[in-house]
Amino acid sequence: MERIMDHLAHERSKAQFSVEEMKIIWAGSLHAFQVSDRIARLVASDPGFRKDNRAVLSRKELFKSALRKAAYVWKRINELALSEEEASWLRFYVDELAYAYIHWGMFVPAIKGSATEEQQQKWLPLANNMQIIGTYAQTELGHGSNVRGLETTATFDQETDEFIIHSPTLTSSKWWPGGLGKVATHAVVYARLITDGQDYGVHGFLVQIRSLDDHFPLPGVTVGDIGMKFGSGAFNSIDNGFLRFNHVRIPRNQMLMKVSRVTRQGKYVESNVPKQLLYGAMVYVRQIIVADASIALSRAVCIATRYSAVRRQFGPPHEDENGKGVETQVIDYKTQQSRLFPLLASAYAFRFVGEWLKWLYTDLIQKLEANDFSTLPEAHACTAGLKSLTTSAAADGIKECWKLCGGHGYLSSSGLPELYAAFVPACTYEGDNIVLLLQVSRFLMKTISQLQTGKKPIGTTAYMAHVEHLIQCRCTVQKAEDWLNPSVILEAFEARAIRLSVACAENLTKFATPLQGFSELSPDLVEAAVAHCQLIVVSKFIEKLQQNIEGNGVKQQLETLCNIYCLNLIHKHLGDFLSTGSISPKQASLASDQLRSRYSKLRSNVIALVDAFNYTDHFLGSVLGRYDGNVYPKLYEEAWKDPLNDSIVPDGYHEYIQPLLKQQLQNARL
Ligand SMILES: CC/C=C\C/C=C\C/C=C\C/C=C\CCCCC(=O)SCCNC(=O)CCNC(=O)[C@H](O)C(C)(C)COP(=O)(O)OP(=O)(O)OC[C@H]1O[C@@H](n2cnc3c(N)ncnc32)[C@H](O)[C@@H]1OP(=O)(O)O
Ligand SMILES: Cc1cc2nc3c(=O)[nH]c(=O)nc-3n(C[C@H](O)[C@H](O)[C@H](O)COP(=O)(O)OP(=O)(O)OC[C@H]3O[C@@H](n4cnc5c(N)ncnc54)[C@H](O)[C@@H]3O)c2cc1C
Repeated sequence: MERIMDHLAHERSKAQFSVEEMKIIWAGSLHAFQVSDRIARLVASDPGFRKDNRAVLSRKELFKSALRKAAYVWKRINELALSEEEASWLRFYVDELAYAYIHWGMFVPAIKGSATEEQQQKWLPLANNMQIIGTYAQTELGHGSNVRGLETTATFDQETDEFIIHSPTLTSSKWWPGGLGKVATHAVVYARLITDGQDYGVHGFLVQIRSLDDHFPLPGVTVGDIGMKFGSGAFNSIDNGFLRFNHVRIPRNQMLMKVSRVTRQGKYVESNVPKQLLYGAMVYVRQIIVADASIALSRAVCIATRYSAVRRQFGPPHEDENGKGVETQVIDYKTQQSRLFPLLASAYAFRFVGEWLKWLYTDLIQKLEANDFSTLPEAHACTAGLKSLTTSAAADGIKECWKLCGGHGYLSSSGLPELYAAFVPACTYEGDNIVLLLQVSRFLMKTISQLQTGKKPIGTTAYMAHVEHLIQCRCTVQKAEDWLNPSVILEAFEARAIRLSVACAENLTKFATPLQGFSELSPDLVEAAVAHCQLIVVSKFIEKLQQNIEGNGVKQQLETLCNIYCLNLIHKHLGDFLSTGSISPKQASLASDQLRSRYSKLRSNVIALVDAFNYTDHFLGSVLGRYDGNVYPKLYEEAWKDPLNDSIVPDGYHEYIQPLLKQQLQNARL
């Protein structure tokens, strides 16, 4: 036991940089670090937030435990008079998915984004004080990605000044909204607005669905839970629900009227803001999900890295600090490094691009407030594309981390199966990842077609202004070290991205209609979108390094991580880079040489680099990822806690095992 604890301490002593300074870089600022650190400790030390083994709880126990914790979170927020920032850290570290995620993450933002000032004044205090609990009811049984295809209707009745909300078909039943099944009292419901016999498309409506007295559904409302989901703990603590309306009436002023409104006379009036603002809550959440992807991936990487330093297999006998013969740490296998270190680099890359995206979103909101809608298409493309890129990579990365831990990774007590099960739906919710990439490609094709009209591309597409150069430039790498030059990397990624996009644009012209072309070429368009999004991540990592980064050795570590992130992408997408002529086969081989050398450079720092995430053992929830590396005794201890070990002889022995054994013994004696 002592030996293993000493082992991670030895790993930490090898770090060539200041972990404390890196913690601040990871958190984003000294202030963010201090607040999150304080709240993380507060949660970890409060028995009310203890994490029992969720995998062994029944659905009802799990759900009730999540309700208890959510209520306790609210109590502590009020008792401690936490600020909004502190409260969201508290919810984050409690790490139990519950209705509150949708209430705060979607219901409240939908009201803020789509309701008029007057409506906000009425509804926000109720929501902010949790006098009502809300959900976001957009998806239907028959329609998820295709929001324009939603079937629920909201028909204006001029006589009573009300909307009649109705589910005309089974497929129009709302299906999936979190917190809807058993908890929410209200919902922002997306429905087709019909007035004067005309269908004006999908709009948002605030609908009360349960009584605030006895929690029963209101007349005309049928509501329930959609059933168990993948993974034993994970999302099963949330009541994703179904909801059907039978001519439910709501006052006219419960239509969210910032984008458009219906007058007392039933006239549909558009405002001067683009209708896409109705989708504003999705832009907001997608931006948060990018940050969440870096968190989820970094958790998995932290577990796999610490465990890889503890775990020993094969190898020439080494001597430990006490001169005792030991096997090789699995982290020293080059295959382990080539699977693990790019994930560590991706966690940092996603963190920085998430930080930038938060800035982009804040900037968008400021512009919208000043009636400047010019950056909305780019914000939509960036949030959609980066949500897709980072969640797909993080979900794959978490799965890889569990395999990197061998058999023990498959145990619930490793924390990895639940982390995976809880995160993998991020590839689907808030927009299916492929559908979102197709949105990005549409934006890219539009930008390319506008180049011919002389319109200057801005923001993340600014590189497209150099299309003529990027289409024909040659990569200048001659030796492996040249790959450490950020401008060389950037140009290779820009050339690959633009060449894939331009090829798509040219191919699209060969089809009878753009629609047909988009449909036939969609796999190529998705690849072009991925290349563009990867370029954004690469360029934001490089920009981060150009900032003033303090702390002994911190910048050097980030440079190595950035090199690994970029070179590993080249390695993984070599087909693109070679087929577009962005690099040559010789340069590809030099990139691989450089990548190997970066792994060696990083090796002695990896434990300190995952320590910089500053995750408490409580938050990590993993025996394999414990800070002290005391893995084996704790695995043994956890095994004893399994309900099957409550009794020596299992329940069922007398009914099923004993008779079988007896019968077989008798048969043998005959
Ligand atoms: C709550 C969680 C909080 C925090 C998260 C943190 C941790 C996570 C932990 C737990 C998570 C818990 C719960 C998860 C919650 C999940 C909630 C949901 O899933 S809600 C449902 C989300 N649904 C979708 O995302 C549907 C996806 N589909 C769409 O977005 C759209 O329909 C579409 C595919 C973009 C539309 O395509 P279509 O071609 O039909 O487009 P339209 O005609 O509608 O649009 C025309 C025009 O508008 C542009 N546009 C589309 N969307 C947007 C937008 N959001 N903003 C701005 N502009 C948009 C589009 O590109 C077109 O532009 P044009 O080409 O004409 O210029
Ligand atoms: C855990 C979880 C929580 C959720 N929470 C909520 C919530 O709170 N509120 C809410 O309203 N919704 C919620 N959802 C629903 C979620 O937003 C939808 O599942 C999502 O938008 C995808 O839609 P879909 O399920 O209909 O998939 P589909 O659109 O049916 O996708 C199925 C397949 O078809 C492909 N596909 C679809 N369209 C195209 C296309 N045009 N081109 C190419 N391929 C295409 C997709 O790539 C996918 O492979 C949640 C979902 C999950 C899993």
